Amino acid sequence: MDIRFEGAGVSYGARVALAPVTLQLTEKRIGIIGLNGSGKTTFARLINGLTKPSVGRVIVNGRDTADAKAVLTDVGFIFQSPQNQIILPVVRDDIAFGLKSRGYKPAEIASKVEAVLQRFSAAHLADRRAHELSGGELQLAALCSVLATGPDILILDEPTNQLDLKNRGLVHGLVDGLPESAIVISHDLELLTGYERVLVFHEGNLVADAQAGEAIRRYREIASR
Ligand SMILES: Nc1ncnc2c1ncn2[C@@H]1O[C@H](COP(=O)(O)OP(=O)(O)OP(=O)(O)O)[C@@H](O)[C@H]1O
Repeated sequence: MDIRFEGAGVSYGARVALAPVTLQLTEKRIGIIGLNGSGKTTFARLINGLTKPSVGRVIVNGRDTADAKAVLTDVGFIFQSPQNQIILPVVRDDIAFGLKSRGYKPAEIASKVEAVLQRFSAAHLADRRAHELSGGELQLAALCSVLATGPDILILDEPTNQLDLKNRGLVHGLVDGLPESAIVISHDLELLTGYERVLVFHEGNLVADAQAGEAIRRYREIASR
């Protein structure tokens, strides 16, 4: 993974959602923390071109996110609410949908769907209706749908939000075990323990870029002000 922010920032009218950031991300696991509204999601959306920079550039694996189509295939994004991410009623069909829209042939789709279900021990969810699933099951289904398409980089926006302790543990284990590079936005600080790089945002500014321990200390300091 090679992500470069070159003075990239985002404004909406007079509101600065993210002040210009210059950095390079190459680590396997990157955490992102900060108070509500501090710019975390804006930063993450710049990486797969869902949000365009108002100034500067973002280059992902050598490609400018201004050409979002190129980047979208490299970067999978799991949104805060997986119920909004799963489009088709049945889990198996939803996993197949992303593959169809990328032009895979039916036989390839079938084998990729089976492979991802096996990979995450999620075969029992394949024929379930998404709206009947628990929060943890939905998170697992969303992960299958996104990873079936083979992105190199995965962005997870608050993956343990709304989960009970058991499902939280399940998702912690899943995220830790991913061979893909992952950028994880989380208020669940335990999830980020041990990350070699954690970015802290505050009021639209990147205010710390450090190992998990140091970054979490800075975040606690900000939160207690
Ligand atoms: N499309 C938009 N139009 C106007 N303002 C926006 C838009 N998207 C984000 N913002 C503003 O930019 C700021 C940063 O938002 P962002 O979603 O990046 O925060 P966040 O740190 O992810 O917050 P949370 O933890 O609450 O999800 C907020 O003040 C938000 O209101």
